[in-house]
Amino acid sequence: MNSQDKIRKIIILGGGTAGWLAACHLARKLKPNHSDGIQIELIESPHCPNIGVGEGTVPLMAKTLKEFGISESEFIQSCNVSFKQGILFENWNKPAAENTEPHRYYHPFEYPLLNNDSVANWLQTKPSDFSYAMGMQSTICDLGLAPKAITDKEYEGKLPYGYHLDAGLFSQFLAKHATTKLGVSHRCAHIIDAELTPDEHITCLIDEHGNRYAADFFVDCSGFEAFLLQQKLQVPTIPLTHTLFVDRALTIQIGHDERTPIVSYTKATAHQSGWIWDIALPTRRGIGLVYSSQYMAENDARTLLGDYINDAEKAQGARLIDMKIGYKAQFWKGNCVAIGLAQGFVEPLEATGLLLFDVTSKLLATQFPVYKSQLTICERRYNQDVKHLWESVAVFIKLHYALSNRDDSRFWLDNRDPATWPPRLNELLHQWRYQVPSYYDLPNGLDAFHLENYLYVLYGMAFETRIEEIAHRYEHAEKAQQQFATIRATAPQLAKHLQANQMLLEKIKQFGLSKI
Ligand SMILES: Cc1cc2nc3c(=O)[nH]c(=O)nc-3n(C[C@H](O)[C@H](O)[C@H](O)COP(=O)(O)OP(=O)(O)OC[C@H]3O[C@@H](n4cnc5c(N)ncnc54)[C@H](O)[C@@H]3O)c2cc1C
Repeated sequence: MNSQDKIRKIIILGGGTAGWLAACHLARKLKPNHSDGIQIELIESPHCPNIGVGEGTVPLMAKTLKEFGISESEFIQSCNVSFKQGILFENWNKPAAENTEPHRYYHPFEYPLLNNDSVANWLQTKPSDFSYAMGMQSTICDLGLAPKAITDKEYEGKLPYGYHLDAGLFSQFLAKHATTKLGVSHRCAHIIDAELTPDEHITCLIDEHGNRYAADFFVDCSGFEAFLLQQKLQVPTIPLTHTLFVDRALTIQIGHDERTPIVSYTKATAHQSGWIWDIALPTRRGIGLVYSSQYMAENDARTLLGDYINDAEKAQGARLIDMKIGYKAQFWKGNCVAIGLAQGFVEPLEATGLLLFDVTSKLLATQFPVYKSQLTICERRYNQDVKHLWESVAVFIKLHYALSNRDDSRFWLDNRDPATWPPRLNELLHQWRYQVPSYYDLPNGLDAFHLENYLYVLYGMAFETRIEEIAHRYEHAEKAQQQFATIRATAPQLAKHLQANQMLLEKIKQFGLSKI
């Protein structure tokens, strides 16, 4: 290959969480500090602030931070972090009967053991709610305990965990790591234009003072405005609002009530036209009322938020975010890839934002072309894989709504209408009415959510899989019952080795965890 054809420099446009995550992934693989490495520069505007939300992550984030060579103690101490062990969903179904407790279920991070036909046996006997029968994490969450002990090493836990964090502090923390440890250079400049070749490859960016920044490859992390991919390269967005109706968020931060413990799960409480997230960080609670502007007026949303936080006046000051729901028709065009909100966005119900941007940055870094002549092949492959990821996320998010038996508003009735479901969801649910879900139903390694995640939502939402007529196909009833009994007995034993989430966080702040 001709050495002129070699890719030598990448510019990342945007210094939000997505920009810095992409910078760390690329720098870890492409080694800008090495004499043969690829130079990486991140440019961010001094005028456009980061979106500043995005407080919930999934366990992949722990793996990523470890791969970046970041100390978990330092991360916890710097980013106002608490542990997250899953999501507690409330009111997504009607209560079982009038005047009974609201419907609730956990989607924990622990993957259940799916041997011994355990799902089929659970369906036949239902010894307790699905997540409690299949694992210990729901019990540990109810008890307010952390997923690990102070004696556990960094990134190792008794149970899997992600984090709740302060989004602003997190991007600053990643920026420091990328620039001081991984060799990424950083520049503040407000970009107003880009020069393109006739075949629509970007050659350089131009800032408001006329300065030009040339590179061989560009990563668009400019947020919802998607300055390069959408505005310059004219790639349209494929909207998802016909399936996922929620498109607004009212966000607010409130202080902790001293008597309320810092829980280690995100609470997602459904309301008549959407849901409310409630995330406890060590020093505050982050709350967001997410709703559909087709079904709810902003004033009514503010009133509802006021009722939730018990402070109508404060709710009037909540920040309104217009969420652009959908993904780009192409994620990679020519020599430009979009990552972060510039790539796409769906409501943050399952913390898919950082998850997708983490996965797609890693995918880009791993498959990054050496030569410009490889760009077309990489473009085709990346677009295919990332499209699959987004489609699979839309299916999984819609599942939460499609299964609901709520009928108290048009929002829920329309969500239950199969005409608003992605065809793949229709197919899966039809199959799972009569057959126990299996790994073969979700065979693609690039699905963002796996069989285990589906099972928690399906059976947390009381989905009925009718296997009476094929009960003879399932064996191991005795072993499965033993498995459920062992889990029931082991959860209290595990609890003895764990301390309150808040107490552990305080200890880590003071002493740190032992290194890997
Ligand atoms: C309401 C809401 C709730 C969310 N909750 C979660 C959650 O719980 N979990 C989760 O994983 N994700 C969540 N997300 C997603 C998460 O916020 C984003 O994934 C994450 O913050 C990444 O944003 P970003 O870096 O793409 O964009 P931004 O933070 O908007 O950053 C854009 C960057 O581009 C720069 N820029 C823009 N234009 C220019 C220009 N012309 N010149 C130079 N620089 C420019 C800006 O200065 C900025 O640095 C949520 C998102 C929203 C909207």
